[in-house]
Amino acid sequence: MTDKWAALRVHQAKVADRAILSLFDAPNRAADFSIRADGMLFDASKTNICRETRALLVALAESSDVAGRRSAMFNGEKINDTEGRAVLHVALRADDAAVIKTDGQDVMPEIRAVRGRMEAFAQDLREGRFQGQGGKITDVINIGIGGSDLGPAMAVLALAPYHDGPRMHFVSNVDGAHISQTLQGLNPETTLVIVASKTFSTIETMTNADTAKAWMAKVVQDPGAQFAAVSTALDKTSAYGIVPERVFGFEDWVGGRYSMWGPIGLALMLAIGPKAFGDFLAGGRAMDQHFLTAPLAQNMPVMLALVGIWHNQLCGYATRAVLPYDQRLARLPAYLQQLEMESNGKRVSRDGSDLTLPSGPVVWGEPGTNGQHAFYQLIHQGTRVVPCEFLVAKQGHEPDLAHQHLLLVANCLAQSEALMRGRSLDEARAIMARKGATGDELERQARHRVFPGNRPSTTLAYPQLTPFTLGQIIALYEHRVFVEGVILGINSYDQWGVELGKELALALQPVLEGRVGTEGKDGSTAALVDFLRN
Ligand SMILES: O=P(O)(O)OC[C@H]1O[C@](O)(CO)[C@@H](O)[C@@H]1O
Repeated sequence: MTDKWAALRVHQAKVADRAILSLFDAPNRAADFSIRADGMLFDASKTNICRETRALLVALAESSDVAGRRSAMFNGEKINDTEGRAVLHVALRADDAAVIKTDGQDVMPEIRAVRGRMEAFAQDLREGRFQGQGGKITDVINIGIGGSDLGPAMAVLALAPYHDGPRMHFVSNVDGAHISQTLQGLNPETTLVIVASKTFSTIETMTNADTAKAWMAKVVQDPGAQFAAVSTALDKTSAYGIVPERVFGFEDWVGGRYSMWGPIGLALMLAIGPKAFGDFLAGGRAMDQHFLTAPLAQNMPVMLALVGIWHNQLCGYATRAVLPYDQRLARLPAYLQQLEMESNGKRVSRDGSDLTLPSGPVVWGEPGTNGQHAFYQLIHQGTRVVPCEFLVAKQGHEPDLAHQHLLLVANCLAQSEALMRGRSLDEARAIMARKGATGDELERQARHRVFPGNRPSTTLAYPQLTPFTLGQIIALYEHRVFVEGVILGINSYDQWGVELGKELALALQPVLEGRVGTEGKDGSTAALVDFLRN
């Protein structure tokens, strides 16, 4: 524990009970605690962070060498040191003139070449020059999981108004229900299957790919001709029978959950076209520039991370709700769950020693206003504090339904206001009195209507959910994870925690098939095998 953490602990204990609302007595607090970047506004003023808190948090970031680690990442150093890899997803969205080296080699020519091939393929498919056995491709199925699914699936939904390509479908779960449900109603003769897997060995993806191939082979003479692959394992894609023209490779310095900017984004490019995909990259690039150049206290990803550290590691709030008031961001919480929890859900620091602080928070959420009618009860009146992160657009994509958008925005602002302001017992009593309640009954009823308030939230407001804006938002969250990881001393770019379950699942397959007994299994697992074995 460094002196910076110690100073923050002392400060936190001192200010723990103060009212967030009282902080607005300071002049211009809303402006002081807001950051603008390329049309977006991040408002952190509804948190229990004052100027002193911010200065202490920024000092923590400085002493953790956020700036130095940031340069190391952008300069292609192998900051993923348990896998001996650079972390260069930023190169996938870098501008055309960029030179970015790792191991002394400029990675940009290859990135540009693969993107050029993706664009040519996307145009051929969208304009009907690339065809299936039955003619123009009408449907595309992206088969992948985790980072090879969540990013493109989230983005295709988010950018539906820009969608002018074939219908898109995403299959991830090894549960046969997912692929069989998806294949129903599709015509194999006009369907393209993208097998998206960085390693090209993930069991869920390869099993679903086999199922899709068998489905297509019933009707299509050369099913391989309607398959494309996205992977780092080019030997495996060719062994699978996918011709090199339709294989889009990338390097191992792109982490799965950071990969949607490159070939893993093929599904998105097919849906919205290369031009709009380019706008998405430009949004990410704009956020990179902001992240690289803005002073730490005015740096959106840095402050988003510091607010998170304040809430999780210092105030002890173990979870964070992500609440997009934007229905098309419905999959953003799921996407962020992988991005944040697979990156910063670690128990040891980079040097292998035990983490002395809690790791990154549990991230969860749903779009507003739906969540309001489900779990907001707990957020407002539960005994645990859940910091909330609201996202909202100034403008929707439905000009004739502007009144609905206004209602959406009103709800979003009302929630953060209610969380901060709360409702006192006296206010609740007055409400009950107006309703005619008296005596003990008034008192009893009033207590149920108290909102403790003083619950923190941040709001990210943007002009409209365009490809550019989505790029900004995703890059913002990526860098937030990076900063949080640096400050906690975590390697955010490996994911060893997913391995044990995968190994045990492999070993359980023959047990469930009855080829191997349950010896050595614990009593619970053995009993469940007995019950579930066919
Ligand atoms: O793209 P692949 O190699 O199929 O991996 C899919 C996902 O599986 C994971 O390795 C975790 O199981 C993720 O990190 C990754 O995004």
